Amino acid sequence: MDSTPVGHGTRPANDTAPPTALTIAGSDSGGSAGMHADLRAFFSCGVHGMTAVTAVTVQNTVGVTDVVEIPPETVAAQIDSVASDIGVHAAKTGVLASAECIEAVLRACDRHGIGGAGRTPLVIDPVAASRSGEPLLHADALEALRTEAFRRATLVTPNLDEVRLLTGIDVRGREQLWDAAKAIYDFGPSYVLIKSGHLPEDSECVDLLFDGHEATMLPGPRYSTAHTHGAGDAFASATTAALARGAPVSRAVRLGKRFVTRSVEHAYPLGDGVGPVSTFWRISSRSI
Ligand SMILES: Nc1ncnc2c1ncn2[C@@H]1O[C@H](COP(=O)(O)OP(=O)(O)OP(=O)(O)O)[C@@H](O)[C@H]1O
Ligand SMILES: Cc1ncc(COP(=O)(O)O)c(N)n1
Repeated sequence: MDSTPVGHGTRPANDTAPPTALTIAGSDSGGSAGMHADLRAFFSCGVHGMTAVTAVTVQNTVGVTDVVEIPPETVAAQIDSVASDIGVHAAKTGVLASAECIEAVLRACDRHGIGGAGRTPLVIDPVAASRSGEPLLHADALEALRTEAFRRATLVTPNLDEVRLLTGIDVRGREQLWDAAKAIYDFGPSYVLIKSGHLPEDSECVDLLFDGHEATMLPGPRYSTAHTHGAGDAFASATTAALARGAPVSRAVRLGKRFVTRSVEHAYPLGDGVGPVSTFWRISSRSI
């Protein structure tokens, strides 16, 4: 492990302690997306997962019927609590709900050296809505993401709907991914990863990574499945786990892409709606 945790985690680590990753995200009562998916992905990638819950969603495979926001000071207190005691090797955000929540999260991250050049890696997955279309972010929070949050991010991972909301660019084909990446990069993150799951006419799922100079295509098969709930979370959290283990960003993103591709391959039906990707494909065939 080459990255150094902050807070008390800078103590020499016990040899048996795994790297740690923090997800700052919403819960999903259906267990498919949000911090539930993140924790499973962290676990599958051999990383100790920690949480700062931003919102409790009442959610199943059909949709989201309620969102209860956690007070911003409680979100910040969760970050302070784990960062000061355990230490954080890498962090990721999911649902950030409101501009107030974003401000509180960024202040807490600043206190613990999370995000920004040369500090603990911070992955921002700018979740704006659920897969079934219910909003998970207030409109004024988009501006806080663009102007305050992204410039502290090691990596920002929007899907194509989030690209449209954040930049106005309506990506209709692979050739526009670069324009989208450049527009997001202009908000200040170190790297941008544009996810292409929402290009259903494309026979493959080719995502694009941009570091400000070079654009790298990340090819992958497109599986014919309706069950992709939590795919975006799986990608960002597996990438965060790889960063926590000390991988450089481009390698971490490749590992994240491999992880999510296998997770979609092993997706399963559940309930009456959209089932989850399998964030435990690595271990599900083993018995206790
Ligand atoms: N049918 C599929 N087959 C293989 N990979 C897929 C498929 N759908 C999405 N992916 C991959 O999953 C990752 C998440 O992509 P997507 O664009 O769906 O993000 P998202 O909208 O944030 O996810 P979600 O499906 O959770 O809403 C990307 O790497 C994408 O290429
Ligand atoms: C708590 C929470 N976080 C994130 C998502 C997005 O995931 P998806 O796009 O698969 O619905 C979600 N539905 N719920």
